[in-house]
Amino acid sequence: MNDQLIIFDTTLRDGEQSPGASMTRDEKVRIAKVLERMRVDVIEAGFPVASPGDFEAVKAVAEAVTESTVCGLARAVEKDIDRAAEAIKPAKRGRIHTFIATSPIHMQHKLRMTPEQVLERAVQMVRRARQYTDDVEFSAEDAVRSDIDFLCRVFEAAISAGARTINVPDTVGYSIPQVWGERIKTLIERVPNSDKAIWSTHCHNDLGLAVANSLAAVLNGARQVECTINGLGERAGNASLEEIVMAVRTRRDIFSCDTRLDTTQIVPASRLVSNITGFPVQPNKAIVGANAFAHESGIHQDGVIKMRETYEIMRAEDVGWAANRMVLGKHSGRNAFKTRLKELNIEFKTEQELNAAFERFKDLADKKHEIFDEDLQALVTEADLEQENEHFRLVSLKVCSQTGETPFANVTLAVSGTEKQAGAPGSGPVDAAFKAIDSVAGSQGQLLLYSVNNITSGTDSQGEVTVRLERGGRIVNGHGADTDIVIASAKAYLNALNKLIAPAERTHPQVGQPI
Ligand SMILES: CC(=O)SCCNC(=O)CCNC(=O)[C@H](O)C(C)(C)COP(=O)(O)OP(=O)(O)OC[C@H]1O[C@@H](n2cnc3c(N)ncnc32)[C@H](O)[C@@H]1OP(=O)(O)O
Ligand SMILES: CC(C)C(=O)C(=O)O
Ligand SMILES: [Mg+2]
Repeated sequence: MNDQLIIFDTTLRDGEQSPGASMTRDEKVRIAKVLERMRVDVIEAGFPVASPGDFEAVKAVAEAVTESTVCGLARAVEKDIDRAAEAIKPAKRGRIHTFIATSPIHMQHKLRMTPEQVLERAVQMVRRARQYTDDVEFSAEDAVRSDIDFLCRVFEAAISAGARTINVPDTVGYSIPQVWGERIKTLIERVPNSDKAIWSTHCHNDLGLAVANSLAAVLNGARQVECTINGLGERAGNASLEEIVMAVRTRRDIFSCDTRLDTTQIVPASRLVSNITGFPVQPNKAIVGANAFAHESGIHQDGVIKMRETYEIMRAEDVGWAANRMVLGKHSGRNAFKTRLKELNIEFKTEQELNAAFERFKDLADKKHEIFDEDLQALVTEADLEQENEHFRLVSLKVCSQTGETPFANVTLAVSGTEKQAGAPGSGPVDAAFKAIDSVAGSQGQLLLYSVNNITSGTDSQGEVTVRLERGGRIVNGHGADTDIVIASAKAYLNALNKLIAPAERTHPQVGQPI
């Protein structure tokens, strides 16, 4: 039987370190539930000492998830370990992940510690973490630029102190596959008690090699891979979960291990992370990009019609793309709607929520011929957004835009239930709509990002808009979808404004302040 490859997902921690990708507690719980359904082994839910908001988020994930291990990150610092322990306490299976840098440049210039001090601190903090849980992971940050002899000493000491997982990170994405594989092999061979721990790898994508390096590590004995949905993460991102999992599964002839994952959850997870963070998935992204299983050229189409395997090494439905993607329209009934949602693993808590979603589906089907899975996902995200504390709600929007004329928008908003109206000109229809909203809401938020993506192809597609606003150091993302992109933009803007005025539960991981 093949070894198990443990999948450690860090979308909610390292993924969140991606500038602009910070998530609220509830968003983290929603993603964690999908990861759990996917049978991800370990979910790193955050960095509890970073802020009260992140502490609460890790705790909420620990309460909500029962099947996966829930992990909190901690520096090799007592208060970090204690805080992480407190946050993961409700978890059925909880892990503390503590780390300290071992490279000369990090030890000398960042930590201002000698190698002996670093080694001693690592041991002390692994021991401290073990007082709270048997499941302790230790990482040597910047292992890629660390001296191999020193690294061996630190890892041996960490295992003796009780670390069950030893993680070897390429923190700065500097390695290349052959070298990274060799490094893992050398460490496993040279660390005397290496058989007492699971060896793990954590690769960044600065040279676009995070997945290749992770796979090289697996081929050389690593049995845990740290990765994120859509490759989200610090700078150029982390190794992408979907690519690693599908590479190992598709090339069983090469890898002597496999994961426990239900890969059909991959596409729903990818869409959810993209929706929540506002980071679109590029169409040609492996596995989860819109074109990943699309064939345009005649010779390929001919081959696929004759025998799918001529041009497809994986089945689209195995990663969560629907086999038949064009089923619903305005003549579809509640049963078909419900069945398709079930296939997409979208659940409603109450019959009332389902009915509301069905109504929105019918409204959309009136505007758009075919309703694709992506439309359904957006529809459900919209419902979630509506459930969030809505101080401002869009009642109506009228925009006049004509060649040679200045666009003008009239908006009616319900502000805590009371309707208010305003009109404003703008440089374009979206600008006019935002200005009209501003004159009712008086937002004073600064627009950091505005992006529109079509959810599916065709001019009748829904536009999905992400708006990022900043006010007083607080950054929020708003989302909206509609077949009319000006209305989608207004919805996204209002969603961001509602979040700006909500209590500060969102955290900025890099400054550790509630924002
Ligand atoms: C490679 C990675 O991804 S590491 C994780 C990166 N993620 C984050 O940093 C997000 C969360 N971070 C935060 O919220 C904050 O940085 C906090 C709460 C952890 C610390 O905040 P502050 O106390 O204000 O410290 P600040 O961020 O300015 O500097 C980091 C301090 O931690 C020290 N430090 C960094 N890593 C470690 C470590 N692994 N173990 C022990 N100390 C460490 C630094 O040397 C520095 O110490 P100094 O203040 O004595 O010089
Ligand atoms: C905390 C560690 C594992 C990390 O994220 C890195 O080194 O990149
Ligand atoms: Mg990292």
